[in-house]
Amino acid sequence: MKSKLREVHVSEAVGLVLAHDLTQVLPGKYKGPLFRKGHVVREEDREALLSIGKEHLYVLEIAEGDCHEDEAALRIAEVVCGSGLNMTEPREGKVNLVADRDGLLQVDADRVLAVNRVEQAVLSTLETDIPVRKGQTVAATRVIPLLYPEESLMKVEAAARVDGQSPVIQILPFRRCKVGVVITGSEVYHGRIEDRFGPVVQEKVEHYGSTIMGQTLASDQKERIMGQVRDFVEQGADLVLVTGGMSVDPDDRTPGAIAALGADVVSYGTPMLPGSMLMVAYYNQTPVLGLPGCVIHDEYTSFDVFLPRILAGQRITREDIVRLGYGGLHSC
Ligand SMILES: Nc1nc2c(c(=O)[nH]1)N[C@H]1C(S)=C(S)[C@@H](COP(=O)(O)OP(=O)(O)OC[C@H]3O[C@@H](n4cnc5c(N)ncnc54)[C@H](O)[C@@H]3O)O[C@H]1N2
Ligand code: MOO
Repeated sequence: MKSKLREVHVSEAVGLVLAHDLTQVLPGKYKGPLFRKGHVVREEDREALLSIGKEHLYVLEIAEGDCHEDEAALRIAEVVCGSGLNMTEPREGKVNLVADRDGLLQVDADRVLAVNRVEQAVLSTLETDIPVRKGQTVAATRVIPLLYPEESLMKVEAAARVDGQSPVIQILPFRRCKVGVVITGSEVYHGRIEDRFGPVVQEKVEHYGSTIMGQTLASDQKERIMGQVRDFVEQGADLVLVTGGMSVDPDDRTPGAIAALGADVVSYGTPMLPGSMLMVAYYNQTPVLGLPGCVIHDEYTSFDVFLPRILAGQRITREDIVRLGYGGLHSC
């Protein structure tokens, strides 16, 4: 049997599926669907249908092997949905995935591509590794036709569900980290200018629910910078930020100091502007970031890319740095 539209009298419609939205207009009060496409007609719906002038209805007879658009959207949502997300009810054939916590969005881009390669399937997402807020819609699913072949849905499910891999979309919660801050620069140390870095990084760190455990001044002395980073790590810091002194002048000691600690330097430099002079390193497994001067000047730098990722527990790799270049020109 093929799926088809059939006209029936309301008295015979119980248990059948509405083929489209049925609109009610109450002047001055309401205009919108009284029953939605896909609604399964119940005995108690009869009076309401007659009250909007519907003695006959179009119902959909769905053949085996076809799937209504609402069900198809739900099945796609179910197969991609991981932790930290809720699914909405289908509306006009679309299901939204909504964050149920603040956190870092994780989307497997390759599997999003694979799902969308299946004919007339739609999986639309935000980009991976960005911070999202509770209540934010991060993805949506639908199919294009009203009736979607079961066979295509199975292809979607096979593309999305890969053994041993986490769900296509999930949200990693932010950890509550203790962050140590080492402020370099002789001009700040000697009180020639007021420190502007401390308040900027504090606001960013607290925005994600972490706290500043302490802040020290190191001037431009390599040994002092090294000692203060080491102290924070010994006191249990989850992250140490070293500000300024990241460029090419003789007084720029930060990269040399972090390297001299014996830290594993993932990268000195990133292909993102602003924030090209950032350093990412790990000292005894604790992330240590060297922050260039632009962090106090520009709203969004490479620091803003990596801070939420580190606070969500990701370890930053050389490949993560390299990937920043494509689409990474924000200002120059
Ligand atoms: N010849 C080159 N010049 C620059 C390069 C380069 O590659 N070659 N890179 C540029 C980029 S990109 C950036 S970003 C900055 C990086 O500067 P630094 O991280 O070395 O910053 P500083 O020299 O320490 O300071 C720059 C500026 O900011 C003021 N500053 C620093 N810390 C504080 C603080 N805690 N509170 C208030 N103000 C602070 C400092 O006094 C300087 O005015 O280099 C470019 N140049
Ligand atoms: O480290 Mo700089 O940010 O590219 O201005």
